[in-house]
This record gives sequence, structure tokens and C-alpha cells, in this order.
Amino acid sequence: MYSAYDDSGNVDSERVKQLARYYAGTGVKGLYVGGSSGEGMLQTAEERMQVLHAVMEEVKGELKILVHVGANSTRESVELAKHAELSGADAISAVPSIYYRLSEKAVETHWQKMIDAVSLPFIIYNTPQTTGFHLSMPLLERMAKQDQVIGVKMSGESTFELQQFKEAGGDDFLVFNGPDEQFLGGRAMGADGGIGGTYGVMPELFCVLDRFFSENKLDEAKALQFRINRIIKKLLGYPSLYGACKSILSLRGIETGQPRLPLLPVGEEFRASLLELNREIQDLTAEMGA
Ligand SMILES: CC(=O)N[C@H](C=O)[C@@H](O)[C@H](O)[C@H](O)CO
Ligand SMILES: CC(=O)C(=O)O
Repeated sequence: MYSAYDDSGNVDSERVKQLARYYAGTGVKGLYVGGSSGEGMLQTAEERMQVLHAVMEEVKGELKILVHVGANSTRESVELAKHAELSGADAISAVPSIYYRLSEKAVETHWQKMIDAVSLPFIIYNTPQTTGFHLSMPLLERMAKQDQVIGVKMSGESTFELQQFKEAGGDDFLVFNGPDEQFLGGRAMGADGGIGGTYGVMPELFCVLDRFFSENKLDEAKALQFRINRIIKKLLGYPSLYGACKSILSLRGIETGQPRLPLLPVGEEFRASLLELNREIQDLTAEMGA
């Protein structure tokens, strides 16, 4: 889920609620709040709590709410984890701390402090290309041994690694596919579902894709993944992915403001091409009967 700001760039609770409400009607099972797409890393702890509070007020009980609580300092992450628990969220999740090149032991300690601070389930967020930290198999195995660690979101590109982690974690260990461009590949290699940054502008299409896979309609699934990928390729061609996604939502009457710098805004000069892209998404959604 993206964050929603007012026109001055402050978190806007009403807009957050409107966005959460929109997703509740699309078929998705949950919201991942404050992650990469949610710009949690660009917000103060208070702002992250404000976003979560608005989400919970709007869709608590309707959707599973997974909260990204990772911050650079362990202390702040723990504070956010406790707040997520008090808010009634369903699970917490975190990336490693960034900037410092941390040892495996340091990252493990960072995550463990959050886990120990609450009784909520924990989902590891493994995104090596953005954090520079490569989750090793031994660390994954140690983490997955704990009942409280219920899964991992795999944002790296290797579906082989995804499959290896699934096998190491066992049947009841959830693996979420990260790269939207290979959702189908991830599912085929054992992912139980997905959490992704472009679902926010085409949630119905990913639900249909997931259904095709579950029903073993692999030709249809492949064709849809390829068409989704044409859309993602275009989304990635704008000054920022989330800026493009937020502008598309705005064309649908859902205002979420611009992303926060250093993520670049997507200006008016892109309006015509975004109108066309939005049409492409909506036409494909209609074609899929979703
Ligand atoms: C690095 C990153 O943020 N990856 C996201 C989550 O895994 C993806 O969902 C991408 O946003 C998406 O695949 C577009 O490239
Ligand atoms: C992109 C994504 O999965 C996230 O919001 O973390």
C-alpha cells in the first residue's frame, strides 16, 4: 500500500482511509503498510503510526494488515512493532537496518528485538537489491525455527532461492513473491502469494493471475503475466515508480499526493501518457472480467 499525503506533503489520514477502502473492494487479502511502496523509510515514526492508525480505522477485520516496522535504529523499530500490536495489526515485518554494513549477527539481533517485543507474527522482508544485505540460508533457518516467524517476503530475483527458502521453512512457512514481473514464476516455484509494489494500481489483475495459477490455467496465466509486464515496464519508465502509481490513482479519483523526495514527483507533463496507461490497465481488467 502506498502512503497518502495532502498537497503539502503531510500524511493525510482521510486520504489513507480512502485508499484502504478502495483496496478492500478489489479482492486482495491484505495490505502491507509502510513498506517500500508505503515509504515507511522516508517517514518519522509518528507519521508511520498515523498511517497505520488510519488504515486500521478503515479496514480492520476486513483485510489482513501486515505492518512494515523496520527503521534504521532497532529502538525505533521496536517502538513501531509495539504500536502495531496495540493497533491490532495481524503481523509485523522488517527489512534489515540500512546504511551501515551490518554483520549477520547484527541484523539477526535487530530483527530479534522486534520479535521479542511483541507477540505478533513476524515476516522477514528480504530485499537484497535495495538493502545490500543478502539473507543467508543459515540465518533464514535459524529465524524460521521460531513459531513467531511465519514467513519471508522475497524481493530478490532468484526464484530458485525462493524455492530453497520455502523448502527450508517448511510447508507452513509462508513465502511471498516480491518481483511483480515474475509473480507467476514465484508462485510456480513455491511462493504462497505475493506482496508487490505495482499491485496498488492493478490489484484485480494480480488476483486474476493468482486464480489462473491456482486453477492450473497456465497458458492464461502466462499470457496475463506478459501483459502485466508491459504495464510494469511503462510504470518503471517514469521519474519514479510510486509517483507514476500515485498519479494513476489520482486519475481514478483517489488522491494520495506525490511521493516524498528523494523519490521524484511525476509532473503534469506525463498526464497524457498516464491517462493512456490507466486506460490500458482498466481495459485489461475489464477484459479479465474483474
Ligand atoms: C525492490 C522492490 O521494491 N520490489 C518490490 C517488492 O518486492 C516489487 O514489487 C517491485 O516494486 C515491482 O516488481 C516493480 O519492479
Ligand atoms: C513493494 C513492496 O512490496 C513493499 O511495499 O514493500
